Amino acid sequence: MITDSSCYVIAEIGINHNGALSQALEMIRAAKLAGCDAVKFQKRTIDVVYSAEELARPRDSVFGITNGDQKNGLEFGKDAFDQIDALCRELDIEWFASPWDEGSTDFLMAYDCPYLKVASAMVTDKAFLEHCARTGRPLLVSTGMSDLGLIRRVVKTINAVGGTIACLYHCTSTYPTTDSEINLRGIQTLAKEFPDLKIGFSGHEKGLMPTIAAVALGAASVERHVTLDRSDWGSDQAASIEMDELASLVSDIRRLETVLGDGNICVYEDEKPIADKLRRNTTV
Ligand SMILES: C=C(OP(=O)(O)O)C(=O)O
Repeated sequence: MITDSSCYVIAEIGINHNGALSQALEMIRAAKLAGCDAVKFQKRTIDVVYSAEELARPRDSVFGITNGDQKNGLEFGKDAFDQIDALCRELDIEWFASPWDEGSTDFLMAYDCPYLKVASAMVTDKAFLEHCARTGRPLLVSTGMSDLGLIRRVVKTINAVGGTIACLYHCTSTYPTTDSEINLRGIQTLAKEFPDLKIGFSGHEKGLMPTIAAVALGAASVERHVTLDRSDWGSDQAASIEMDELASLVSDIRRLETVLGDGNICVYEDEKPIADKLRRNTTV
């Protein structure tokens, strides 16, 4: 769960399993080994989320010859999510997903997950936001492609129907995000604007440093897309980190949490013999 004491690290598997459950299960095991708090997936009802026209568009993939063949091929159903749920329980790692339509929200509510994630793409859909909020499940809400006015309206919409926002994520929805558009100080802006909410960072940049810096700036949770192999096919692979990088990220975040300390200025016991040795006079 997201707490005040330690950054909640989410490995966003998303659709980087490329439709293969065995790959998804391997990614969960790797995320657990890396020390993540949670793994995350996406859930769509394909013919609700995409128009018939979009689905009919030609697109060659391992699943067939249309865009719809690929979208359907990437989607996991109940059997797959049952196995994901069972493995996460066995490994003791939390899991949840971002629904992209109301039916997918209801589908996910059959599982005892700690959160529903609201993707940046979904925050302008009032009926969807209200549907998610009314489930009573705490929401993790991402804010890519949004200005402060929109974010205020999103928070208000969720609050108005009694929803709970467990974390609001600063985010830029480009893949990969260029450094000049990451704008980590947005985390502080959101913290000032919403003092009662925990603020996180959902990153799509290359490398690890910005995400670690986000924690230094107060992110209570971070989310990164992960992959077994960045050169694999798929739209999210290029903006993802591989599992050894994920392990480094978690380890650096845990070190950072120690390094940040509590802010009290004091003389450490380990410094005292050094002071005795180095200070000629103690007259001040
Ligand atoms: C796209 C998603 O998230 P974000 O907007 O944080 O990238 C998601 O959670 O599915």
